[in-house]
Amino acid sequence: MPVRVGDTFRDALAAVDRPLAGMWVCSGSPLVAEICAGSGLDWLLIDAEHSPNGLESILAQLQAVKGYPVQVMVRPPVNDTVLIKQYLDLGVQNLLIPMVNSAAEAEAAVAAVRYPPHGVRGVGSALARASRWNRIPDYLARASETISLTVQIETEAAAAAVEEILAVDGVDAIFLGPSDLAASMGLLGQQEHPQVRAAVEHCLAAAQVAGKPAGVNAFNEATARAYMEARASFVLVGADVAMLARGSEQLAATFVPEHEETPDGGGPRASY
Ligand SMILES: O=C(O)C(=O)C[C@H](O)[C@@H](O)CO
Repeated sequence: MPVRVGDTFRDALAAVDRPLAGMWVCSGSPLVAEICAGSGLDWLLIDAEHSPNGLESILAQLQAVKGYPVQVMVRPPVNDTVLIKQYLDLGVQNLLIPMVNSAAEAEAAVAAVRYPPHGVRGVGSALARASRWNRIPDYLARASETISLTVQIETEAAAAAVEEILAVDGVDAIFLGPSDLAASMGLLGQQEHPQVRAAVEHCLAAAQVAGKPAGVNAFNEATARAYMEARASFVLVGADVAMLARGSEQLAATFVPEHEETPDGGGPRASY
């Protein structure tokens, strides 16, 4: 069963004893986000790091998916205190912070999601959707209960520091990014390389020892299942834009006689 709406991603992970399967929403379209929200997948990741999303389009997508039985996480483009404040005030409850390479960077992300004295989040609840404009009783005191924080491990440096990052209080989970991890290892585009897989599995094992959930990106079904067997608690198994790209190419291949498999003359496309 898909997880219930209303809880944080942290609560959903604790409530379900199987890996959560999710997909990227990168189109920037509320309509597409709503279609994906009703798919039966457990969770969506709305991306603003590599996708055309700003505050307004993220807000529209949050509104479009509200009411569907799906967890929604959002990835800002950078680990930035001001941007994180804006995302939280929009009503983003589950954050994925990219490129967290050290315990100090993880601590900065934790501080950004907490009000003083535990952090540095600016106070704007009267103006913010997060508190439903102060219609949520005790929002300021209870905000932390409504927010989950996942940090992304996607460089060799981060993988080397994974135990310290996992030990940071307030980091609820880690998420492995094989694309950037491969790049940082000198293996650009080789997410399936044995060294990359081994680094991912090392981090999954570290998370298990730390007692915190770990997730990973894997569009290849066999890889996704292997990571699930290696105790990944949440996996992103596809993306709206990739599905549309490959699906429309398939239509062209089926119905357009002169269709070329690689119109740009390049080699086979990377799957993710
Ligand atoms: O490094 C990674 O892997 C990610 O962070 C995911 C990427 O943003 C992208 O390659 C998704 O396919």
